[in-house]
This record gives sequence, structure tokens and C-alpha cells, in this order.
Amino acid sequence: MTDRFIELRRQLHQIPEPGFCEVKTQQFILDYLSSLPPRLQIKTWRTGVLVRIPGQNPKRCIGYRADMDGLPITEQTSYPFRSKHEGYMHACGHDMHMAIALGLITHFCEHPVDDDLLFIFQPAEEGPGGAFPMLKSKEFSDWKPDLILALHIAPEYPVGTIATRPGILFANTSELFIDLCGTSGHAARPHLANDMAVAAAELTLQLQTIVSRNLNPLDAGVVTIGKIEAGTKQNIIAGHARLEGTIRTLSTEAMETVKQRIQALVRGIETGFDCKATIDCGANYCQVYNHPELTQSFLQWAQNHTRFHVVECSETMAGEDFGYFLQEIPGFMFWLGVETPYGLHHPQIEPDERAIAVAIETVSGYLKHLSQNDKAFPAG
Ligand SMILES: CC(=O)N[C@@H](CCC[C@H](N)C(=O)O)C(=O)O
Repeated sequence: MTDRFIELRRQLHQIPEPGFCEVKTQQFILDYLSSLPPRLQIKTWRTGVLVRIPGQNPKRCIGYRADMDGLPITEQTSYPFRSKHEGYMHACGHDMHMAIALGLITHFCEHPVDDDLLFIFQPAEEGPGGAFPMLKSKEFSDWKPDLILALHIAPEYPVGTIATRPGILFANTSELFIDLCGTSGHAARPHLANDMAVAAAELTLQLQTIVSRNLNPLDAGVVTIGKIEAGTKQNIIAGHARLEGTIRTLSTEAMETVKQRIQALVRGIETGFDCKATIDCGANYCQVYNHPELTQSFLQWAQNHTRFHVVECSETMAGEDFGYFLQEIPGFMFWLGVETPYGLHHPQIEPDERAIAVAIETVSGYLKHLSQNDKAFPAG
């Protein structure tokens, strides 16, 4: 049974696509679903897919979400089933997440529960963010679940480990794009140009003072510049530079502080370097805030009813747009151990596929438990 979903994961691994371009991925999911019993109800939303399994005696609907997009990374794994899409890779486990969801759908087709189940294949988690527009869509609203769950692979935990925590699990995020416009010129005549490579270098270092000097150390934050581009040739002074990065904070107040300080530092660069700058904060994700009582009861259930190692973990500064679902629907997200020396977003990451069986066993057991226990649902 599990080999089947490992195989599906390997096939999905070969066709990573960027956010809202998951056309082949969507077709792959639809093709697989068409091999299952016709009692499934299926809808598409942009490149996403919604799958409803009607319950036998439904009082509620329980949702389970898997994300679908790949990353712009050139794969360097040892896999014989490497990405066929040059420059793109499933380096954040979304291929695993989708294979697990397909495994769960297959399981519940064969073993239906009382409540309706909704499986959500959501595009564009890595950006610009598919969760929020999907949540607001008519397709989703008509089938809005009463409770929602999701998981994310965790390279740092061994297979057979499940980890989560009540409250904040993932941070608030904001993308960051800064363009600096000066004047290019001959490399030998700097006094007649206005060098944006130097301005970009200065700004990159200044941005690193925000977390260390402006944020309360007890209110964590991160400012990372992941990409800097400037100039056209080694002997031409760069008239333009672009910095691309991301901001992460645990509180919304800290996010405001960081953004205000970025504004101030960029204005300082404009004055100091006599240039023009623009700041674009791109896509923002709210924090993933796990429903406290529900998460606590899941941890207890998993400890008592699974064979797996259950850990209460700390928060991460990574982001996840699943947080938008949790703003409107009680639920939680948890980590699934896939032990590998390479972290998320690394070109060599090779998650241990045995975790697919761990996830299917755990989530199918928990969804069945939820469906059989009115008290397991949060009040109201
Ligand atoms: C789990 C994970 O790695 N998520 C991404 C989410 C991206 C958020 C957004 N595009 C940004 O860069 O701010 C992450 O990088 O944490």
C-alpha cells in the first residue's frame, strides 16, 4: 500500500512547478483521483484541487491541506527520479505532502468515516501565497470545513517523530524587494557616477542592525537578504541595484517595527548616496497559530494511540500561509520527521520516504478519532 504512495511522490517529484503554475501537478492529481471510486466530489480552484469525501452520517466537515508548488532551485540530489523541470525542484517536501494526501484520500475511500472529509491541494505556498485567495474563493467557502489540519516535513527529526506546539508554530513573514537607482558610468571615473553596488552593500549591512539593535531580544525577528543584483559588467559602475529578502517575526508589532526601520535606513541611503529607492513588501503571511486546546489534545491522542515519538517543539521562524486558514477555522499544523542532513530549500534534500506511511497512519487514525468524538471538536 505505502509503496504506491512512495511511487506517486517520486512521480510528483519530477514535475515541480512554481506557484499558480501547477498545471501538470493538478492534472496528475485529477488523473489519480479518477482511478478512485466515483463517490468523491471534486472541484478545482485555479491550479488547486478540492476533494470531498461524503461521510456516512455527517455532522461536520474535517479539512486536511497539502501544498503543491516547487521552488526555483536546481536539484543536486542522487535520485534517479530527479526533477524534469530544469531549475525547479520540490525542495520543501510538497511532493511528500501531496502523496500523503492522496494516500489519505485512498484510505478514506475504502474506510469512510461519519463526517465529511475535505482534502485541499493548495497552490503557491512558497509565494505569492495561495491560502488566502483560496480561503476567500466561492469554491472553498461552499465547502468550508469546521476544523482543519496540515503537516510539514521536518528534516531535523527522525522518521517516526511527530512534533508540534499549541499557539505560534510558524512566524509572520513579509517578502522584501528594494530597488536602488543611481547613475552608471566608467569604472575609472567614479566621481562622475553614483555607484549602487556600494549603496547595496552598505544597506545590506545596515539592515542587519535592525534585529540586533531595534527589536526587543525577547521578541524574535529575522531580516535576510537572499539575493543582490547590481550592474552589468566588471568595468562599468552599477547604476542600479536590487536587494531581495524576507522578514520574519513572532509578533505583528515586531513586523511593524522592522518595516519602519527598513524605511528609515533606506531613506538614509537615498540621502547618503544621492539616489532614489523603492521598497516593495511583496507577499505577507500571517503566523501559524495552532488552536491551543485542540493541539494539546492531538499531542495527547498521538502519545496514547500511535507507535510514534511525539514531541512538543518550539516555534520556527519559517513561514507558512496555512496560517490564513487557521485565522478562520480551528486547527493546527504539525511537523513530520523525515531525517536528512540537508534542510528545507536545500538542493540536496532527500526526505526519508518511510515518513509517508507514518503520516498516513497518524492522520487517518486522528481523523477517525475526531469523527467519532463530538468532544474532540472545539466548542462554538
Ligand atoms: C516552510 C517554508 O519554507 N516556507 C517558506 C514560506 C515563504 C514565505 C515568503 N515567500 C517569504 O519569503 O517571505 C519560507 O521561506 O519560510
